[in-house]
Amino acid sequence: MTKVLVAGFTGAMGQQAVALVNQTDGFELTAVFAPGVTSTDPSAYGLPATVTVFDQLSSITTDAEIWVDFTLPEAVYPNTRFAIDHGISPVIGTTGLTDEQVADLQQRAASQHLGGLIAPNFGLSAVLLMKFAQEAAAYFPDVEIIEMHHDNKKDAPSGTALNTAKLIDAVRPAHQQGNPDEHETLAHVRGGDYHGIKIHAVRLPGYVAHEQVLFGGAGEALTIRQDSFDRSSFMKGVKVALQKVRHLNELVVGLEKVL
Ligand SMILES: NC(=O)C1=CN([C@@H]2O[C@H](COP(=O)(O)OP(=O)(O)OC[C@H]3O[C@@H](n4cnc5c(N)ncnc54)[C@H](OP(=O)(O)O)[C@@H]3O)[C@@H](O)[C@H]2O)C=CC1
Ligand SMILES: O=C(O)C1=N[C@H](C(=O)O)C[C@H](O)C1
Repeated sequence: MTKVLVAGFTGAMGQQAVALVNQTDGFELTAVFAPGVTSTDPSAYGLPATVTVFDQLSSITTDAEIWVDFTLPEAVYPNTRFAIDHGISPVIGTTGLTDEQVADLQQRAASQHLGGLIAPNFGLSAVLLMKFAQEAAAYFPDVEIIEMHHDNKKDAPSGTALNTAKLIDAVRPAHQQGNPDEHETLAHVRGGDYHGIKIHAVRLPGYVAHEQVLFGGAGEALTIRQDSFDRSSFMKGVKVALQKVRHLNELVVGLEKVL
């Protein structure tokens, strides 16, 4: 049995991750972590007595071999660092790690000879969207991204949209996009800017997680879209990550690295 700790277990994704671990042969939930819990009695959350509930990072002592993280952008770096420093393989779904933080965590994992995975999106449709968008950007360098999420989402832009922009930026030819004399008569109306790629974030009730990448060319346009209608869409990817992460020997970014 591979023992798993779920950080952020009371959240929308954490609850799904707990259910997944409980349903997956060969894996056992050994601990959970969320700072806002009012009780550390596992039965209060419908968990068996064998599961230890933690409400502080510094108090965690565990035999977990895998750390699944669906928490908050401000918590994910200290959490992942804690996991790596304790020899626990991280499976990180939380968004918001900076490039510098990822590099630092990769170095720490390497010095521990530990594998791990950071996935901006565990949904297959989103992974494919990012791949196709990068392919298209070589031919259509004029591009904007629209991401649409539920209105409880705390971070913007989404990790997926930012990662899409980075992938596009890595391949698209350098050029001037849009009118150089453009000016906003309503602040921020043109969206966020990642190296000249505009990102627009929509937050509405009823939505879960959706992204469109719009390419424009002379007399034509290409739109690539993915929709996660339900958080179950992420669980197939998390399951693959659980099954593969202990076989990795470095901290990798992107679900496609283990598919
Ligand atoms: N990679 C992917 O495929 C996906 C990634 N995500 C990402 O996962 C993250 C969580 O999303 P979601 O579940 O919707 O968020 P929620 O707000 O529903 O849950 C957040 C969880 O994090 C916990 N938490 C808050 N602060 C800390 C902390 N300092 N240390 C540890 N845990 C903490 C909360 O506990 P408490 O209530 O006690 O504060 C809660 O359990 C986001 O970054 C989101 O973007 C979401 C969907 C898919
Ligand atoms: O907060 C969410 O819900 C999601 N977060 C991830 C992101 O920021 O990209 C993945 C997915 O979009 C759902």
